Amino acid sequence: MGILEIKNVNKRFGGLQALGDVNLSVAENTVHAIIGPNGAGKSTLLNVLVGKLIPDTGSVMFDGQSVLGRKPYEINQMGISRVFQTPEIFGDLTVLENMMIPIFAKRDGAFRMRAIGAAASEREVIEQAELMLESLNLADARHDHSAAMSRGNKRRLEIGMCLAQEPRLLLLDEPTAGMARADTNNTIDLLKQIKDERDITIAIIEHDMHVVFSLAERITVLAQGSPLVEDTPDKIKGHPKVREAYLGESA
Ligand SMILES: Nc1ncnc2c1ncn2[C@@H]1O[C@H](COP(=O)(O)OP(=O)(O)OP(=O)(O)O)[C@@H](O)[C@H]1O
Repeated sequence: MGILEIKNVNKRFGGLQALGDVNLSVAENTVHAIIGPNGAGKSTLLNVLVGKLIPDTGSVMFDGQSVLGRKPYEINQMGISRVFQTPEIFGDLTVLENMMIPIFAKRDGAFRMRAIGAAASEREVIEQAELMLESLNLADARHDHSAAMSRGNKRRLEIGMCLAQEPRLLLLDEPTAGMARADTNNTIDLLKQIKDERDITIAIIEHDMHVVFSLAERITVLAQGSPLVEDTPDKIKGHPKVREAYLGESA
């Protein structure tokens, strides 16, 4: 039984079947990649997992509890945290202030933008945020405006902001999209470090096969809304059905 169990999930948009009978089990403390050509249904599936979309049929269980019908913040409180394709940080705030937001939210059970102004007195929160920035190698940038950071560092900060919520399942939506190779490799190293340092399950949607094969222990290939194959990276690499789905090669 995986920490995440997706059973018979279907989702239609009008006449289009975006997800068709998706069955997927993600084992605890593994990195599971979901890959597939454009339009395969990857983002739709992720949106179902975080409560942004409700499937027409099927079930999604996280650690034995249904996520369906819950609001995104409730799913977040269950221990699922998502990193978006475009970094979701507050450009007007410093790196440290950004990092304090999820720590406040975790402590107070609410997102309180105004709390930032009173943050000087919140020694404990600042200390936690600084520790997190150190582990992310962002300590030197803590007083910089986050808008000025490189794309790689923005992503690093955003991943850290998710981790501050202490999720058990981290969902990554193309975490290296638009990055230069050096930033991509730094992000791979960061995710490996995170995986080594904590009990966490990672589900990643990614187009860059270098990232997928560097990180994933299991890979599910989605094509036209349904899982085509699920296997280890070695088996997936030369799989004729996968080549066919991506390249239109005949099997
Ligand atoms: N809100 C929506 N309304 C109508 N159709 C949608 C909606 N969201 C997605 N679709 C369609 O559902 C299908 C699956 O889209 P989805 O974005 O999940 O694919 P994807 O695998 O994430 O693709 P990509 O790799 O390009 O991001 C596509 O045909 C898309 O056009």
